Amino acid sequence: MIRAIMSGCNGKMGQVITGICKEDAEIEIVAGIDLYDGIKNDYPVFPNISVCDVAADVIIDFSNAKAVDDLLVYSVDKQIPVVLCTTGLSEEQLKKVDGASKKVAVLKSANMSLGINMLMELLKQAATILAPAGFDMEIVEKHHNQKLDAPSGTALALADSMNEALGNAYTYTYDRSKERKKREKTEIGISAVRGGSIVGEHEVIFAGLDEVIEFKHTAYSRSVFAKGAVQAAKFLSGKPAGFYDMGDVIKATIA
Ligand SMILES: NC(=O)C1=CN([C@@H]2O[C@H](COP(=O)(O)OP(=O)(O)OC[C@H]3O[C@@H](n4cnc5c(N)ncnc54)[C@H](O)[C@@H]3O)[C@@H](O)[C@H]2O)C=CC1
Ligand SMILES: O=C(O)C1=N[C@H](C(=O)O)C[C@H](O)C1
Repeated sequence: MIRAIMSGCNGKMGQVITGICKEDAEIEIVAGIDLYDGIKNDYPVFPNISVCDVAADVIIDFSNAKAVDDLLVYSVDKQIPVVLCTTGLSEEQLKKVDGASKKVAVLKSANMSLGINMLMELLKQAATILAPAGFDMEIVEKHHNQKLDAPSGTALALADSMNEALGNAYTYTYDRSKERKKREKTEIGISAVRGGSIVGEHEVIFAGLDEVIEFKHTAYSRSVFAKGAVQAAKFLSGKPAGFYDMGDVIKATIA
């Protein structure tokens, strides 16, 4: 049985994962971390990971960027692999993630769904063919009105996968309202929409002369992310130090 610490246990994702783990004989949540203590769980909940004294094999994190620094320190100190799903990390934090991955297993992914991770692979191929042919690339993401960060971590990861395939020659444009000028060829536009209870939509548009190709992923429930995170936790438990992503989990699953 894999023992997991659920960071952000009383949030939307934390509670979906709590439900999934209850039905799974291979993994058990042994402790939760959350500032909010208004939910009764079957495991003890600590306000900060630094005061958690429960032994575990893996940490799953869906919390807040503010919680991530302590989480990384704890993960390295206790040598517990961490599945990092919180988005909106700063550049400085991304460096800390990189540093931690030299000492413990860290799996970071802005989107745990199979669909988005497959889409990233398709986009590399599409960008390699379409961008040199003059197609402009734009991403539109839509999320619920409780989301703190914009653009979504997934939108940035989708842009990164296209940009990497194109030798990182592109810059990202988030706001066109400040300048009166035409779009550059070497930019990827990223727009964020927030409203209601939208779980998560990502549209990638390749707009060329007289033709447009659109790729779209819609998450209809949070269980697509939660199932991926549980799968990732099982994969990461016992792994040596290193930086892993959902691509590694998917490869191991289909191998
Ligand atoms: N990688 C992925 O597939 C996905 C990532 N996310 C990301 O996961 C994060 C959480 O998402 P939700 O569950 O929707 O948010 P939420 O707001 O419903 O839950 C976050 C929980 O973390 C707790 N929290 C906030 N600050 C904390 C701190 N400093 N220490 C401990 N606990 C703290 C809150 O009290 C709350 O219960 C967000 O960054 C979101 O973008 C969400 C869905 C999928
Ligand atoms: O906050 C959310 O809800 C989500 N966040 C992730 C992101 O920022 O990409 C993933 C998913 O789209 C839901």
